[in-house]
Amino acid sequence: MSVIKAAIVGGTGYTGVELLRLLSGHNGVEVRAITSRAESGTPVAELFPSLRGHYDLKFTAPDVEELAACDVVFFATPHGVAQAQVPELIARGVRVIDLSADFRLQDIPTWEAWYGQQHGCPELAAEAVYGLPEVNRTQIAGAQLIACPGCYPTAIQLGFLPLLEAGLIETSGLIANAASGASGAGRQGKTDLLFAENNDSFRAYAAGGHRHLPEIEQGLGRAAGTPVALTFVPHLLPMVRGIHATLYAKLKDPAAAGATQAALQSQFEQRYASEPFVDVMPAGSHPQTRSVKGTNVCRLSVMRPQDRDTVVVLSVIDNLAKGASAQAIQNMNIMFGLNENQGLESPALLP
Ligand SMILES: NC(=O)C1=CN([C@@H]2O[C@H](COP(=O)(O)OP(=O)(O)OC[C@H]3O[C@@H](n4cnc5c(N)ncnc54)[C@H](OP(=O)(O)O)[C@@H]3O)[C@@H](O)[C@H]2O)C=CC1
Ligand SMILES: CC(=O)N[C@@H](CCC(=O)OP(=O)(O)O)C(=O)O
Repeated sequence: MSVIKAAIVGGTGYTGVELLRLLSGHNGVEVRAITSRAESGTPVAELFPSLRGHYDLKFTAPDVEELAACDVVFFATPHGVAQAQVPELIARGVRVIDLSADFRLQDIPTWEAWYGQQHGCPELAAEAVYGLPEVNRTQIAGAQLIACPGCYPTAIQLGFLPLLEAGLIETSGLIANAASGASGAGRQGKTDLLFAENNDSFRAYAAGGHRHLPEIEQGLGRAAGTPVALTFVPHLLPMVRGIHATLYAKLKDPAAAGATQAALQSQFEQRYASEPFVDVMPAGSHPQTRSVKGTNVCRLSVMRPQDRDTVVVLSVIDNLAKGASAQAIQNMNIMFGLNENQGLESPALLP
């Protein structure tokens, strides 16, 4: 197949520049346009010296003709932006991968309640495919519009899926304690993300309700075949990248043969045996965020402490990679019939 022509809307943000970094190592794609309203005219390599020698492009203001001339457009923009621009691109046959939350929720009143604005194109939200390849690979292959999952939703859904699909746990009383690096909040200045406010400290936020809750419950409900109830508490970690989710669920039948530690381990290993980017670690492991830094990998570990009735799952991803830009590229590879791993094979940076 010929080289895919790609554009990125929102190229100065963290997920936009992560797309550029990853696509610089993908020989099936040429980035033709990268937009920023604030930096229009600035060479990409001037704003991001790490990309010197990789891109000759300049940022441009978003222009529908320039975007429509591409095969695929990534939206790495705040919510509300894609839904205004995507309908025309879709009508012109362009494939769109949206990293924002605009098309993730099927229930539009729920989206409007959590995002505090009217949805611009509910009809496209109904058509969009939720871009979690471990669940929707076949639909992704035939999709024109992908709603890339959020970062917390990716880590949390991948951790709970094997248990819910196998009917091993109660569907109410699920708990997710998750912590993210500060890049999860984007690149725009915010006082509570200043080094002096955030470093050497740890705190929860949005414990009373975070907008990722309905997205996670939507995905888990589909896996369980029935609505689920989750308590989700996000935390802010004084580091740049990474999400660590600690998940808790009650076993339906602690005495069942499928509920032993060995059976749970085997359940996870079988569920993800053919998944290139989900790594089930040996029993007793404690996955670290740095083991996935810059990669599309989710590392998981499952345990049943003291053989009591609670299952604990540990799940780590890089919020900018499997939680956003690398997963977006995984979706693109599937949509265009490429090797799913293309451009995504480098291991994490250590230390
Ligand atoms: N950071 C993360 O870990 C994750 C983020 N996401 C989602 O991905 C999206 C991007 O996030 P992130 O990269 O962190 O965001 P940033 O705030 O870092 O960057 C946003 C980008 O969008 C551009 N932009 C803002 N408003 C508009 C507009 N109205 N029209 C066109 N471009 C616009 C900005 O450039 P300019 O203003 O110059 O045009 C900038 O390049 C968000 O929806 C976020 O929720 C999803 C998963 C993880
Ligand atoms: C640390 C931090 O602030 N994280 C962000 C997660 C952002 C994100 O994932 O964006 P989406 O809403 O597009 O999924 C937050 O909690 O709002």
